[in-house]
Amino acid sequence: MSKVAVIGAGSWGTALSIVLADNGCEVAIYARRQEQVDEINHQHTNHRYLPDITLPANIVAYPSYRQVLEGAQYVLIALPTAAIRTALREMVKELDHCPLLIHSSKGLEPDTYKRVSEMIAEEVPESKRRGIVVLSGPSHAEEVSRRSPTTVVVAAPELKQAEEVQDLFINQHFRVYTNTDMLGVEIGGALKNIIALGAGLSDGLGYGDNAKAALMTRGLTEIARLGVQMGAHPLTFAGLAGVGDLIVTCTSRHSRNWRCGYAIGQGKPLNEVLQSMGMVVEGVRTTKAAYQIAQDKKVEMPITKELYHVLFEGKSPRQAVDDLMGRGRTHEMESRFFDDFNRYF
Ligand SMILES: NC(=O)c1ccc[n+]([C@@H]2O[C@H](COP(=O)([O-])OP(=O)(O)OC[C@H]3O[C@@H](n4cnc5c(N)ncnc54)[C@H](O)[C@@H]3O)[C@@H](O)[C@H]2O)c1
Ligand SMILES: O=P(O)(O)OC[C@H](O)CO
Repeated sequence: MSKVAVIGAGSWGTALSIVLADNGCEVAIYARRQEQVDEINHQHTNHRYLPDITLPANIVAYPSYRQVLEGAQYVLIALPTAAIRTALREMVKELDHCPLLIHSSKGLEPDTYKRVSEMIAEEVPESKRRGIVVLSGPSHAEEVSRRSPTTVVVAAPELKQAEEVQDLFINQHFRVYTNTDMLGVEIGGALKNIIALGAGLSDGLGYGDNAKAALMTRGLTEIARLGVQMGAHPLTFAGLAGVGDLIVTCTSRHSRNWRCGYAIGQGKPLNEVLQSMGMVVEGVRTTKAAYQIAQDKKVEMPITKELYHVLFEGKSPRQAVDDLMGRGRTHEMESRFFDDFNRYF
């Protein structure tokens, strides 16, 4: 029986713990607050994050990294991206062996704009990690915890390690695919949150399905444009971590990013919205990061740019939509994309 240490007792860490527990793993989950540890261990619930869900008894919570990590063959990181580097620094002090590290967070580090796997590679010495794998795709914790059919993708530069994680998670309700394009999977997962904010904002303004379909389609184009420029495989964005996650996040009532965008579209100030959510909304910081990366790399990302102006410079959302609609004429198919496709095929 494998032991998995799960770092992060929020919605996603808990939902993935249920998948692992269903698969017979011993799951040790790290929670910072003693009352949450007690709730998980004695009531078998995590009410704040997954109301009405009963947790399997083989999920045990601990308030210390040492206890969680002891003997774990796998460490699953399910934290808000902004908390990961600090958490890794604490965790690594207590790590005395060499597990496979899996992360499932969808964002870029504030200020450095690094991917999560890059942070892990910097903070966890090679002697303390067997490899790094990302798990991503269209998957809301609320549905995974109810064992509703879900598909995800796990990616690692070494296919064998992705397959090992596929074996760990796959079951009748949770179908896992593999990919070796870790960069593309991380970029797709992080940047779809920007477009989901935009889709929520459009709905909040009262625009219709045409507007949302436009945002999703052209949003995917700009995600792929940046991703390919950074070195991703173009077809990754046609997969679960690309269009798949974009669909679920832009259309689901569960999405925190969509809900945040919706409230802003309805005229609520960003700070007020974030405070009232009580859960992480990765797309806000990721908008800033992607905007800066696009500027540095001279990649055109019009939706991201307008959203950046709305979120951080007080631009009116309606004006942002008008400016997007009034852009110069362009061809749908970019010759640059054809060049990139030719490089791969
Ligand atoms: N919720 C989902 O449906 C879902 C699905 C796929 C991916 N994700 C991604 O998973 C990541 C985590 O999201 P979530 O939904 O679980 O967030 P959440 O807000 O539900 O929970 C975050 C948890 O992290 C804990 N935490 C914060 N800082 C910490 C620190 N320094 N050390 C230890 N614990 C800390 C919080 O106490 C909380 O328990 C995000 O990147 C998100 O995009 C979420
Ligand atoms: O609720 P969101 O918007 O953070 O999205 C959660 C997942 O990333 C959906 O796949």
